[in-house]
Amino acid sequence: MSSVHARGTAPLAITVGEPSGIGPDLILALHQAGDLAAAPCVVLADPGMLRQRADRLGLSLDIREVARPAECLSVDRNTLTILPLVNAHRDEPGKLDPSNGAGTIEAIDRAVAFALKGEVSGIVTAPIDKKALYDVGFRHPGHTEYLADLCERATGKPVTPVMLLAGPDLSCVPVTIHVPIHAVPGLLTTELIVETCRIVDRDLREKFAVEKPRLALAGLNPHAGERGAIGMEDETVIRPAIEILRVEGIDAKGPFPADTMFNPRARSSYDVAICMYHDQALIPAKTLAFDETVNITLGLPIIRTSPDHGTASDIAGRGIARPDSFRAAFRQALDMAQASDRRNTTKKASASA
Ligand SMILES: NC(=O)C1=CN([C@@H]2O[C@H](COP(=O)(O)OP(=O)(O)OC[C@H]3O[C@@H](n4cnc5c(N)ncnc54)[C@H](O)[C@@H]3O)[C@@H](O)[C@H]2O)C=CC1
Ligand SMILES: NCC(=O)COP(=O)(O)O
Repeated sequence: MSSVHARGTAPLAITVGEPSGIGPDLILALHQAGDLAAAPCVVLADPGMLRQRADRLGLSLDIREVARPAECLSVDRNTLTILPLVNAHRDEPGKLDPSNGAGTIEAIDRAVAFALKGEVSGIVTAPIDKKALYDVGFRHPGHTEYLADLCERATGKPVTPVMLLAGPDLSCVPVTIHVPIHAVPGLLTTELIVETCRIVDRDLREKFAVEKPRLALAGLNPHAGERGAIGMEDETVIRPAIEILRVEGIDAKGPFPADTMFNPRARSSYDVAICMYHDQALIPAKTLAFDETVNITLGLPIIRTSPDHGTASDIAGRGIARPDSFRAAFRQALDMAQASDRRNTTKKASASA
């Protein structure tokens, strides 16, 4: 095998995330294990911070700094390619520091700009600490919504981001995402459910080659409202959405009582569970496969994946964070990038035929 990567698919970008969390540990773990040698990739991070974290973890580290992602194609595949941030990061595991915020956001901004220009084929994001960023003026609930905003501003086209948690035995989508539970009923509209399901249906067909995606929609209330006796949203908001989707030819069913739709028999009847709020989706996803589930943002003009877990700052810098979900996120982004390349090649071939 050549020591450098073959030219072909553009490199993947990896953003460092919250530096006091396990993001740096996971990047180093994947590098050490040889996972990052599988494909060209560039890490947007402060190289000084990563060196200090490697020292702390007792890892030896061979780094090459580059100014553009494409330069990683001439770097030995066993060397970690870093695109240095302008804003420095401190290496203080477990300790939030407001001065780190600018670098964390810079990594995301630059990765998205590279992706929109085609300089990287996709983005794998290490987790951010949302509250730490809110405290330094970040106005977006999380990555998902911020990435949509960046893409919308750059392209001038509206973007509805959809969070898909994809695991080996369950894929699910929360329709409302990072909002307080008391706000969910007010935010849950027939239009939002329909738009979310249209994006899931389209992206599953186009990006994951699922011929006719089967969507199962959860109810909002206990027992899906017990025919209106325990809450009305299931009948007045969710059922009308299902009717619209079915008229459009989308295989949408429900609303199902959420307490019984995640058992193995029920799961075999659908491809994606459409859930009404964050924990309705993420509790079953993380309970069934915390180490394998990947967070994929659908509806964006770029590829973005992330592990299912957060910053885990309680274990940062100790060498005990499990890299499995981050590894799965990296492989997922690579699969998606390669599939996208194949689709583009086929399109070009049929256009010139
Ligand atoms: N994609 C992203 O940027 C995400 C960011 N977060 C953020 O992370 C922060 C912390 O969130 P929490 O709810 O505490 O969830 P968390 O996932 O960071 O931690 C929950 C528990 O799981 C453990 N854990 C998490 N990942 C692990 C791993 N790879 N190996 C071993 N143990 C692991 C932690 O040590 C902790 O005990 C919050 O600020 C949240 O907003 C949470 C989820 C995703
Ligand atoms: N709990 C999932 C999560 O917080 C992921 O958020 P995002 O930062 O990827 O939008």
